[in-house]
Amino acid sequence: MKLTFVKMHGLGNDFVVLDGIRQSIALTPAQLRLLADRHFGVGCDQILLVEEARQPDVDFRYRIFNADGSEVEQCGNGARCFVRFVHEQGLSAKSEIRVETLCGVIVPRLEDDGTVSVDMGVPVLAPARIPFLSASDDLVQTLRIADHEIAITAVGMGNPHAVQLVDDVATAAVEHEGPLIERHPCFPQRVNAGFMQVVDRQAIRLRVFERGAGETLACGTGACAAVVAGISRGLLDSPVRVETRGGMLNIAWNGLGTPVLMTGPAVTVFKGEIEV
Ligand SMILES: N[C@@H](CCC[C@H](N)C(=O)O)C(=O)O
Repeated sequence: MKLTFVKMHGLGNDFVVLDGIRQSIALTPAQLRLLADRHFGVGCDQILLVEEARQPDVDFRYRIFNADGSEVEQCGNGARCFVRFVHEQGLSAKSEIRVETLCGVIVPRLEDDGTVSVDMGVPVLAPARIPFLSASDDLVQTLRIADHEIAITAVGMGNPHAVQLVDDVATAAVEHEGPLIERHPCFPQRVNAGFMQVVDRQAIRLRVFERGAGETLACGTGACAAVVAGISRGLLDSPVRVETRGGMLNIAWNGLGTPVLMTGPAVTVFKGEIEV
């Protein structure tokens, strides 16, 4: 199957974006892995597939696949790239777009300064809904990984996150602990592992070992989850500047029961064709 694609990124979290409206696309996990492969394919952290809406009150459906071929519920950096993609491809001229994802409707908005803001929905802290297998609702919980214990806050942003505090993201054990947290038995759908350094009450540094993709240069839902964890634990005040290895995101959250607002860039890199 020959596919046209656009390569995009949000703070270095990179995507192969496919127009599933003007092309008929049905990809197997093996074809998705080939697209994501940095040696044999295009190379990306996630593949984004834009499709016709299935509900009357939304503009598009947007599907997200990790580099390992698994389909996932949500992607923050991808949501910003999605809205730029539909504009640049002439699929919509609206600046605010309602888009259906696996975990519900989100609303990305192209701002006048070229950034994109996204209402990422209301975060979830109840363990069962993340899902996180735990007998208690405590905000800070202990996980045993290999030979030691870590303290995490589990947050659902449509997708699951486990956020831990570290003294310094530069020396955090991301490569070692990331895969162990990702596949910890307490997270039956696996989990994205966040490592958060608090700089001050409105600034953090963050690295995320993503489920199905490994460490990425930035993770939008990871940034939202870290800010939700930090504010809930009384460590941060909204809005929070999140410094990732790929650049800065701005995250605002007014507390329990309210949606998280994420603002950041979305960049088109190149367009191409590939046979998969
Ligand atoms: N990079 C994304 C998150 C992509 C999905 C994630 N790896 C998962 O499996 O949940 C973001 O910017 O949010």
